[in-house]
Amino acid sequence: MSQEGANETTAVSVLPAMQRKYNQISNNDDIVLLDDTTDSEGYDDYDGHFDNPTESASTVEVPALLSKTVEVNELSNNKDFIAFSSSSEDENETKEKASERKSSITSTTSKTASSKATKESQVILDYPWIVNHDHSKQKEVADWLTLEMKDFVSYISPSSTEIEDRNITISRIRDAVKELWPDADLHVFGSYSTDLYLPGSDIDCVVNSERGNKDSKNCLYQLAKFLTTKKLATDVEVVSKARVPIIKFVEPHTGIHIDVSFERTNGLEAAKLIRSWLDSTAGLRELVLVIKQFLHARRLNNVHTGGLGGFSIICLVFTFLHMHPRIITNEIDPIDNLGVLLIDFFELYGKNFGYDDVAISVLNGHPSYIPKYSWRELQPIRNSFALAIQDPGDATNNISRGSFNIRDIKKAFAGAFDLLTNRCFDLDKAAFKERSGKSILGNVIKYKGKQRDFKDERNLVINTAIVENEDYHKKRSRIVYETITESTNDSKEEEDDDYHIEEPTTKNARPLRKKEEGEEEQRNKTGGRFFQVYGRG
Ligand SMILES: Nc1ncnc2c1ncn2[C@@H]1O[C@H](COP(=O)(O)OP(=O)(O)OP(=O)(O)O)[C@@H](O)[C@H]1O
Ligand SMILES: [Mg+2]
Repeated sequence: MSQEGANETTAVSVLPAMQRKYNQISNNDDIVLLDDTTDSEGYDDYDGHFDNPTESASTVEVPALLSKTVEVNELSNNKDFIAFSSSSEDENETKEKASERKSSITSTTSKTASSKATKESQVILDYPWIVNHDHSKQKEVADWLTLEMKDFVSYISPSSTEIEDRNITISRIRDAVKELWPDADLHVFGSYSTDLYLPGSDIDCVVNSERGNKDSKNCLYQLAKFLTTKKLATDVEVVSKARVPIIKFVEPHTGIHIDVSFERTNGLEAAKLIRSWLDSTAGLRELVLVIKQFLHARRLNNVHTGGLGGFSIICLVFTFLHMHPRIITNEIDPIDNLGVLLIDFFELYGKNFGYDDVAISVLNGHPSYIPKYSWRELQPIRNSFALAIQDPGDATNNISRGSFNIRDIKKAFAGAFDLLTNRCFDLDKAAFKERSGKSILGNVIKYKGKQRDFKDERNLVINTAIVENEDYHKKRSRIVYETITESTNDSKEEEDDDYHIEEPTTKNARPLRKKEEGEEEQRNKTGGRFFQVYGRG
C-alpha cells in the first residue's frame, strides 16, 4: 500500500472476498483476530500488496507546468480500456474512485487552466515515467516500448530513503521479537529480499525459533500485542487458522505493511533461488515489475480475490524467458528487446497458453511446461481452466491454486496484447510530430501515487534483507557441512539429518506418459522439454 493510504485500510476492507468470521478481541489495542472459517485451501496468505492505486491519488501534487506537451492517454478515459469482467466489483469501484479523483483534481486546478495543463496532470497521475523521457523519435516502436519499460523500472525503483526505511523497520521488529522470545529470530523473504518490490509492496517476514514452537495461536496473539504495545504495529490482524497462520500489521513510523509468518523456512529458500534466477536471467526483473504493476493497477494481483501473487508472476516470467524460442537460440538479447518480450508474454498467456492442459514447472530451477495429467498432486482436476505452477521447492504444491480468477487475468493479458500491438502499429505509421509526448506502455499500465524521481539507488544503500538472507544460507550450509562431517565420522550409516537442506525433488511428479498420436512434443536446445503449450481453442 502507498504510505499515505496505509492507515485508512481496515481489516475488513483489505480482505473483501473472504467470508470470514472476524472477532474484535480487544477494543483497546485494535488487534483483529481473523478466524478463517472457509476452506483453508483457498486462503493463501502470501498476498502481495494492500496498496490501492487509487487511494493515494488525492495527495498527489499536480505541478503547474511540465516541460513537455503531452497527450491524455486513452486508458485514463476508459475509451481504449481492456474489457474486464463487468461483474468485477473491484473494477467498478476503481472506476468510481477514478472519476471522483478526476473531478477533485479538476477542482484544484485553476479555473483558467488550459486543457493542456489538465492533460499534463493526467500524465503525472497515470504514466509519470514519460515525463522528461521522450522516446518518440526512436525509429523502431518496439525500441520505444523497451526504453519506456526501462524508464518505468527506474521510476519505481527504490530511493536510498525507502531502502533505509525498510531496513530500519525490519531491525525494529526483529529487536522486539528477540526481546519477547530470546530463542527466536526474524528473517525476511518475499519481494524485499529479492529486490522485486514495488514502492507499496509489503515486507514478508518469518519468525523462527530454536524450539520451533512459536506458531501457536497464543504466540501469534502474544506477538501482535507486544508489537502494538511497543508502538511498532497498528491495524493489526491475527490470521490464526489459515494454512499459513500469520499476523499482518502496518508499521506506524513508515506506513509499511508487514506480514509475519511462523516457523517456516521455505520462503527463505525461495528468496535465494529467486535471486539466483535474477542473476542468470536478463530481463527478469524488468518484466516482473512491469507485469506486477499491470496486474496491480487492475486489482488482479491479490490472491485473496483470485488474482496472481508475486511468486506466481516470477515463476511465470522466468519460465517464459527460458522457453522463449528467440532467447534460447540467442537470436535476441532480452534486455534490448523488453518491448517485444512484453508483447509476446501477453500473447502467450493471454491468447495461446493451454491453461486446461498445461502446467508450469520450475522444479530444480529447470523451467518447463508439463502436461497437467502428469502432476499427481493436481489430480483430480475439478476445474481444468486454471493456472497451475509447481512450487520450485515442493513438487506437491501448486503455488497458483488460489488464483481462481484466471479468466479475468487471461482477458487482461489478451487485451493488453491487442492494445499494445494496435498502438505500436498506429505509432509506427505516425509522423514524429504526432508521436511526441505519447506513451506506449501507458496504454496498459498506470502508476498512481506520490511523485517519484527516476533514481534507482539500490547501489547506494545496502538492502539488509538480502545480506541477512545470504548469511542465513551460509550459516545453514555450515551447519549442514559440520553435521554431515560429524555424522560421517560417528556413523557412516546415519543418514537422517535435521538440518539437511533438501534439494527440491521431482519424485512426486509422475513421469510423462508416452506421447499420444497427434500430440506435439519436442526438445529444446538446452535439453528442456517442450509440450504442446497452446490452448484448445
Ligand atoms: N502459494 C505459495 N506457496 C508457497 N509459498 C508461497 C506461495 N505464495 C508465496 N509464497 C512464498 O512467499 C513469498 C512471497 O510471496 P508473494 O506472493 O508475496 O511475492 P512477493 O515476491 O513478495 O511479491 P509482492 O511484492 O507482490 O508481495 C514467495 O517468495 C514464496 O516464498
Ligand atoms: Mg510479498
